[in-house]
Amino acid sequence: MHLRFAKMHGLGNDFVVIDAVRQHVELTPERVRFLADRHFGVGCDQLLVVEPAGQAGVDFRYRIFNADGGEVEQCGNGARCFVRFVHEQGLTAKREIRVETKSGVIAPRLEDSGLVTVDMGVPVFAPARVPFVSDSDAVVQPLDVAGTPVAITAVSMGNPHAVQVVADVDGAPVAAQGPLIENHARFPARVNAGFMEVVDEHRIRLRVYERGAGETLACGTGACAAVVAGIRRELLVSPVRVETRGGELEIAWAGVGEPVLMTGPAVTVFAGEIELA
Ligand SMILES: N[C@H](CCC[C@H](N)C(=O)O)C(=O)O
Repeated sequence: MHLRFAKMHGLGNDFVVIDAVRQHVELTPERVRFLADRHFGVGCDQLLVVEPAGQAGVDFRYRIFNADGGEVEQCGNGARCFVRFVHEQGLTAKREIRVETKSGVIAPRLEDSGLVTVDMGVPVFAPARVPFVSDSDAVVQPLDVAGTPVAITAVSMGNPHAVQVVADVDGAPVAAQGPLIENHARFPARVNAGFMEVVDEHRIRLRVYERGAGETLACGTGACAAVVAGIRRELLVSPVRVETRGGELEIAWAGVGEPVLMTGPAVTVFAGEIELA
């Protein structure tokens, strides 16, 4: 199968983006893993597929696959690249689009500044909907991580996140704890593990060990999850600048029941073609 794609990134969280509107695309987990492989394939954290809208009132459908081949519900950095891609490819002339994902509709908008703002929808804290196995709905809960009790906030941005506060993000046990939290039995769909350092009430530093991809240079939904967790823990006040290893995001949230707005860059690195077995 011949495939045209774009290589893009949002703050170093990188993507292979595929137009499945004008080309026939048949993806399998094996093909996704090959495309994502940084030695044998193209290389990316996630693969993003642009499909025609499946319902009225939206412009496109957006499918997201982690490097491990699994399809997931949401990708924030990818949403910013998505709107840049459909614009650059002439798939739409709109600067704000409504996009159907596995976890609902999001609305990315190309700003005059060249940045992209995305309405990422309303965060969900109910454990059963994260999903997080718990008989409590407390904002902060102890999670036993290989014998170490870690205080986490479980929250869904469409995809599941477990956010903890650390004193120093550079020294945080991301490599050691990340995989253990990602695959923790209390997260039946696995989970993205966030490590947040609070600089002040309007600024954090964040690292995320992503479900199905490992530590990435930035995680858009992870930034949203960290900020809403910090606001609910009364450590943060909206808006919040999130410093990731790949650069900065601006996150705004008006409170429980309200959508999260994320603003940041989206970059096209190159266009390519590949023949898939
Ligand atoms: N690893 C995530 C998907 C990608 C999210 C991240 N790249 C973002 O920008 O939100 C998950 O399994 O839920």
